[in-house]
Amino acid sequence: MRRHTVRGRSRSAPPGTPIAHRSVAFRGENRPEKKHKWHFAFLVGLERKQKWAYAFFVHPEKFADNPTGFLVPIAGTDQRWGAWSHVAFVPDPLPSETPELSAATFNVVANARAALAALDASARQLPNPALLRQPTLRQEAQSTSALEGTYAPLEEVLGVDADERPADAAMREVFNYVIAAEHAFDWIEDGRPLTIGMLESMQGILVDGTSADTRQAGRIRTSQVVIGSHRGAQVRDARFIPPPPGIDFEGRVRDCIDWVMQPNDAIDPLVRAGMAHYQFETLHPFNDGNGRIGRLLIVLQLHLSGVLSEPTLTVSPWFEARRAEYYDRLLAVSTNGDWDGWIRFFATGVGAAANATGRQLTDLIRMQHELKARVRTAGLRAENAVRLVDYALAQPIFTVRNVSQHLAVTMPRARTLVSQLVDADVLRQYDDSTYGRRFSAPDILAILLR
Ligand SMILES: Nc1ncnc2c1ncn2[C@@H]1O[C@H](COP(=O)(O)OP(=O)(O)OP(=O)(O)O)[C@@H](O)[C@H]1O
Repeated sequence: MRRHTVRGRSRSAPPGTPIAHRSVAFRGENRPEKKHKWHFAFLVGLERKQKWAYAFFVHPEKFADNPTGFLVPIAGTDQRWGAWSHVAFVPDPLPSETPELSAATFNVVANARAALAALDASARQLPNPALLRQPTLRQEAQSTSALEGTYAPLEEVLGVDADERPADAAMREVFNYVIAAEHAFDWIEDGRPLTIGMLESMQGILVDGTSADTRQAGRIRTSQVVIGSHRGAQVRDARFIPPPPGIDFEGRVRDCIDWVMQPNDAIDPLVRAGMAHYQFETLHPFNDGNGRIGRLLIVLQLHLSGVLSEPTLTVSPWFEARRAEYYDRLLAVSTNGDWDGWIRFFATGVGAAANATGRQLTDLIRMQHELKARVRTAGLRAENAVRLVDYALAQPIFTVRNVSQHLAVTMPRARTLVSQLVDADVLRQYDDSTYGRRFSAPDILAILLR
């Protein structure tokens, strides 16, 4: 989304000077002082605070009765607009109990849990569930990046050779997501906990080689960011201003990750994922990529809590289609403490995503059986012919060289296998790319692209 780092020297008031509300005790370890030395230099007088109440787009009075956080003054100097001053929202640590939710919301949560359980049951039936990880991951990469404003057609994303680094900038950014997510899945499957360091390294991978690959890449941010304002706009045009950087902020990010990792049977795992997503986005730990990492965290959390045994859930298409409401619902938790509206929206989205992913999974499995039947009908007995069908499922567009590498057969053997499957109406030539002639399984591609 259009979110920008406030350029120039930024100063923020210390955590002990909330504008209107209570302060929250700081919990969490401190990081080395040198990173933050310029953040704590400025104390703001009452006069200036009163002026803010009338002058800015983020109206402090909107947050007046909010039970989920408090406002702090921030100020700095922008190269273009000069000195600015404003208020930022600091969310309280997440509660250890379920926020007040309506019966309607609990109902939506229950339906979404049922959809997730059905998806998980289908995934568990697969002899090799990891096979479908790549196509679903690439779909998620494409739509989560589209939400961010980086667009690459899904068909091209599905066609990227995992061993090649895409030359196109948008494609590289989309593919960075695939690498970051794979890294995260491996991390969790190795039984390692989510940590700030792990999230920092994911963010570093995500922005690698993109315009956001600055000195702050792969690190919790040390500058102020604002949400909902275009590049070059004044700070007061922002819709929402996350907390200022510094030790208190880093402690809150750490608390958020600890909260995710702490077992808590008192809150439904889906509700927990929604609460953590709000907190992560509101803290906005990084200069860029918060939305993408936050949406990946949803799937990781559902995987960690055992709701999904395979992290194959594409959540972003649903959120992308409802971007304005997505942002409004997040904002409403900060302005009005509207957990109920956010959790209902979130659970509706995850439930719909689970249904859509489940339908796709069922169709892909059905097609996998059908294509294997075509292979047998064509009299192809070689084990590798069947393995090639599985490969086409995981990587729906590929070259003969890819087949040779992935099935560990010679190039001539790979060529023969591909041509046999073309004759059996399983594969078709896709195009002639710079890397050689590409093939696809059109029936699989059609399911993934619909
Ligand atoms: N009012 C708000 N309060 C908290 N979070 C918000 C608000 N509005 C938007 N967001 C979150 O901020 C994200 C954008 O942050 P950022 O630009 O750092 O992430 P990104 O991954 O680069 O982009 P995107 O999320 O658009 O893909 C949104 O996706 C949404 O999750």
